[in-house]
Amino acid sequence: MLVSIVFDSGYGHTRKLVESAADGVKEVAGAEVSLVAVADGNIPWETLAASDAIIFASPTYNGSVSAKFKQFMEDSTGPVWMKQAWKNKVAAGITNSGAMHGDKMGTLITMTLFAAQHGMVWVGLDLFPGRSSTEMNRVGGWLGVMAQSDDAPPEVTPIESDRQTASYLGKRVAELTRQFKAGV
Ligand SMILES: Cc1cc2nc3c(=O)[nH]c(=O)nc-3n(C[C@H](O)[C@H](O)[C@H](O)COP(=O)(O)O)c2cc1C
Repeated sequence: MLVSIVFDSGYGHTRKLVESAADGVKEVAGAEVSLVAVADGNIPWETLAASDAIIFASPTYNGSVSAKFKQFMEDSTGPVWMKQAWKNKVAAGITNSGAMHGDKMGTLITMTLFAAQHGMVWVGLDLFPGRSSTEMNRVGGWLGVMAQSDDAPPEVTPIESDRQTASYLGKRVAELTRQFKAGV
């Protein structure tokens, strides 16, 4: 089973969440992970077509995905959308922003609509809101991972509980994808 994580991260904070999500995927027996940085330019469309699940991750810029992530979305039209090459693949989303709220919902809704247009099956976050900054899902979202970074470097922020939330989602995606593929 292959889970790809397609991401952008202008300053490295969202990348930390991507690394945590990848660790979560790898906790599931038989699950492999492929990281695709949209800023690298050459999108490996064949790898994505061969993936069983794709997790989308972008910082929240101006209340939505970053411009580079949006470019990836638009670029998928020819090689993917026209053929519905991602139909019935599992999808999920991760975002991170400077403010605690920061209009992150706009980013996750953009990703969810994108996944729906590709015929994908969206997996949200089945975690009650954390009641302190040390608990997972401290931002309290259900549609996907919502994390918050301040101006500190990526080694410091997003904080551990946000990284654990991303790891949790990665594991959940791999587990559910395995069940989905097995028809259970
Ligand atoms: C162009 C731009 C737009 C931003 N817009 C928002 C925003 O709408 N809401 C918010 O809370 N933070 C916003 N931020 C802050 C980033 O979301 C925050 O710094 C985040 O940690 C960046 O993640 P990255 O290092 O993965 O790029 C913005 C930052 C930039 C550069």
